[in-house]
Order: sequence, then structure tokens, then C-alpha cells
Amino acid sequence: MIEGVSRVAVIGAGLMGHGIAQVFAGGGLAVSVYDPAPAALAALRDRIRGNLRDLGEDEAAADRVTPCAELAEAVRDADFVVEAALESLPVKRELFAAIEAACPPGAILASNTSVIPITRIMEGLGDRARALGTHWWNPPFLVPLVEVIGTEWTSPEAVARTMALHRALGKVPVHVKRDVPGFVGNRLQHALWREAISLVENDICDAETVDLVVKNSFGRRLGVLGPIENADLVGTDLTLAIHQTVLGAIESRPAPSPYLERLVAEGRLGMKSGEGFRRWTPEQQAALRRDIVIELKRARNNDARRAKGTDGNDDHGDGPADG
Ligand SMILES: NC(=O)c1ccc[n+]([C@@H]2O[C@H](COP(=O)([O-])OP(=O)(O)OC[C@H]3O[C@@H](n4cnc5c(N)ncnc54)[C@H](O)[C@@H]3O)[C@@H](O)[C@H]2O)c1
Repeated sequence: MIEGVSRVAVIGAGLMGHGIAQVFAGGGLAVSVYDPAPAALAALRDRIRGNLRDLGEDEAAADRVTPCAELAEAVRDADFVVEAALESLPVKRELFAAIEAACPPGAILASNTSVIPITRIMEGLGDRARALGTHWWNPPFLVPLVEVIGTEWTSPEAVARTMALHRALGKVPVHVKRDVPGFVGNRLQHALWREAISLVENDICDAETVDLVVKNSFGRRLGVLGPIENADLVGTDLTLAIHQTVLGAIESRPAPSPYLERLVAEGRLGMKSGEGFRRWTPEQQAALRRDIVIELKRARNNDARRAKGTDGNDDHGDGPADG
């Protein structure tokens, strides 16, 4: 049992659901997973076993995961329910009504929606104090962050228990105090993407250059140096001076870029159509996907070494981060 939770229900056994189930099972909890697609349920344990094997972790965790063909069966004894089904408001509202009707009164109810306001998903519930968002990042077993989003009705106790539960599982939970579109992570990410697209749209540089700049400059530091830390590191006075010059010049359009809309209209949908902003051969796509996993595993191993105090890093250089 962790923080009063011994049984978890995960709703949806897709990309996110199976990975979230894996994290809870890895923490020793019993996990029931509901999905209406028989193929998703049939593949569930093998998918988790494959991930665990690849990570060099104990595959026995997969045995703590039980596929369920009925929603009510999955949530009946659950202390914590997390929904990772389709990104559709009607589907999520209907699911939570059914979950509330079948789960124990004390269970916490969470949605892993990417962008739908938690308020809209949960507003029809009888007990909205126990409902919140937990926004995981893909893949859930390699990316540490879980944003815990409260609505105006969510009780502080439900937030505190959810934070403690995810922390005990080795995740990095953060409390998002207001239910705003994009929560925190996607607001930051898409502020950067808006400017990235604008630079290409306005022919200030080409698409390859945008990615080269990010990956070979501040992107290198982002894993250890957040933007607010960086502003304090260089000084708020320098940050202010930079903003006085730059902010008026960067993109502030409150809508998607027409350049992006044109790509979509022309069927240039990115890797799935072979071309988006850039052209992608199948080999280039595979190489990029492989590099992402290698990098995420390296970061995870570094975190583990740091936590144990065995990272062997005796380099205390004071290199500036003022770029
Ligand atoms: N993919 C990501 O990177 C990511 C990241 C964070 C959040 N999310 C969110 O997580 C949720 C799941 O995304 P995903 O990428 O795992 O999608 P997915 O398509 O891989 O999986 C969705 C699963 O939901 C199942 N499903 C369909 N109808 C259902 C129902 N009524 N009840 C229960 N299950 C149902 C499907 O059979 C499928 O297995 C979405 O809300 C998505 O926006 C996705």
C-alpha cells in the first residue's frame, strides 16, 4: 500500500494507459485495466513485459496487472482511478459518470487528458472534490513529470494524496493550481513551438536550423537548468534588458500559424505522410525515435545515479549560462 492506495484502475490500455499501469504495478500496486478493445487487453501484459525487459527491470510487475473487459469490474475495489482513453470530451464525461457509479466512495478520480479542461470533464460528477487531472508524459515509465491539476472543487486532501502517491512511485509530481488550457508543460512547450514555426514562416531560417539551434544551445542545458533558474543565474536585470529588446519582436499571434494550416491542408502531416516542415525517410524516422529512447534512458540512469549520490561528477566548473 502506498499513501492509502493498494488498488489502482487504469481506463484505456493504449500508448499511455499501458505505460501508466506499468508504473503503478512497478510500485507494487495491484492494477486493473479496462479497455473496450479486446486486442488492447490481450496485448497488455506482453507489452508491459517487453518494456520491463528493455529497461532491465523485474518482469514480475506485469503479473500485478489484470486486464478487465468490464469497466465496473476494473474500478470496483479501486482506491485510485486514472483515465487514459480517447481524447474526447463526451467519451471522458460518460466514462467518469460510469466510474463514479461503480467505484468506492473514497476513490480519487483522475483524467490523463492532454488538453481538455479537467473542469469540463468532471463538472457532472456527484462528488467533484475527489476529481482532478494527472497529466503524464510519453513514455510514462521514462519521463518523470506528472502534472496534478485541481479544479475549483478539488479538495486539498485529494491533491495532497495524489502528489504523495506519485512521488512514492518515483515520479516528479507538480501541482497546477488552476485548470488552465495546456496546464504548465504544454503552455511552455507550445510557446516555443509558436516561435519556432514563426521563424520558418518568416524565412528567418529554415526548419533544420531551428532544430539545430535548440539542440545545440539551450536545449543542452534544459535537463538541469529551467528557465526561471536560468533567469536568476544571469540576473533579473539582464533578463529585463533582453526582454525590453526582444519581446516586441517575437511571435505573439493568438491563433495557429497560417503556415501550419497550409501544411495540414496540403497533406504534409509530418512523419506519418513522409513530410511536414521537413522530409522524413523511414530510416530517418526510425533513427530519431531510437535516439529519443536512448536519451530518455540516459537521463533516467543519471537521475538514479544522482539520487544514490554515485554520479562520480567532480566537475564543479562555473561555466556561465547567459546565452
Ligand atoms: N500520447 C501522448 O503522448 C499523451 C500524453 C499525455 C496525455 N495523453 C492523453 O492520454 C489519453 C490516451 O492517449 P493514448 O496516446 O494512450 O491513446 P491511444 O489511442 O494509444 O489509446 C487509447 C485507448 O483508449 C481505448 N478506448 C477507446 N474508447 C474507450 C472507452 N470508452 N473506455 C476506455 N478505453 C477506451 C482505446 O481502445 C485505446 O486502447 C488521451 O486523452 C491523450 O490525449 C496522451
